[in-house]
Amino acid sequence: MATLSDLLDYLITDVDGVFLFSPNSSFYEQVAGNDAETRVVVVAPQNAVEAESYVELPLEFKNVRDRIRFGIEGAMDRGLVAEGDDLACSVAIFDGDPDSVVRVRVDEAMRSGLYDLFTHSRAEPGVIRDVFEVAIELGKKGQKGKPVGALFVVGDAGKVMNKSRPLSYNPFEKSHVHVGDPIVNVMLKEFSRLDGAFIISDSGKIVSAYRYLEPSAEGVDIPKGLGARHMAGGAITRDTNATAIVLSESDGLVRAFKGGQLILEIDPEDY
Ligand SMILES: Nc1ncnc2c1ncn2[C@@H]1O[C@H](COP(=O)(O)OP(=O)(O)OP(=O)(O)O)[C@@H](O)[C@H]1O
Ligand SMILES: [Mn+2]
Repeated sequence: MATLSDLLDYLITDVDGVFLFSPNSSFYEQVAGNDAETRVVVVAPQNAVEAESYVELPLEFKNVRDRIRFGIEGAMDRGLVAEGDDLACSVAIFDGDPDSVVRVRVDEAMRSGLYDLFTHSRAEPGVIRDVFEVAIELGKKGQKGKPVGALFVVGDAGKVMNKSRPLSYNPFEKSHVHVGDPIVNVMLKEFSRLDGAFIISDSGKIVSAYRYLEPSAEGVDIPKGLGARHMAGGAITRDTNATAIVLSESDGLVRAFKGGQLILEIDPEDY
């Protein structure tokens, strides 16, 4: 077994930090207690182990690359790790206890904007997460079993309203409803059968449904094969400081755009 041990040794030799993804407390205490030299960072939906260095996961990214990337970008943002650091990340690729160690070198070039998407958007972090949850749920269930598409433009609503026009009466005109409220989620699902975009303010107020976006599509680089909904969603985030969260009717994926770029792509079936 010498070669297997060598391989495992290689993964953890001389690392500058250990990242534990959703550890239980006994595991966390063993690792953090054993070696005071190496920085231990916990990445999880909640800081249940009361770790000193902690990055909050807004979603349990099923894609392990996204999960690790989010944790590292968050740690870079708080100055917990620096360019060139070697990290050992303990993660569960299958559900349950940690089953893998991934060695990663921190590199500015690996910044994908994934952490910024949730934490440094114009809209409040909870609002972005709530809209993701609506889009994921809508993607999983569809409307009466049929796939639906939807476009949510979140943050910088005044500017977004100026770059769009109504397709129909606005059912949210006189209401003061916010995303995350269970009643609102039912309404959003119902109205998603119709055309256009939902516009949501920084604080999560639903400003309008049925908006036709008219951004200038110039200089937007979105993947080939995506149509008008994704193009409009991507482009509005270049023209404004909004974030767009798009559920595709045709491939069922949820995508997020910011600064005119595709930042995240997830399959609702995984959640
Ligand atoms: N500029 C726009 N603003 C708001 N909504 C739009 C805009 N363009 C298209 N849509 C909406 O997107 C719907 C689907 O259009 P299209 O099929 O071209 O987009 P798509 O990107 O391929 O999305 P999907 O993957 O869901 O099919 C349209 O019926 C319309 O409701
Ligand atoms: Mn289409």
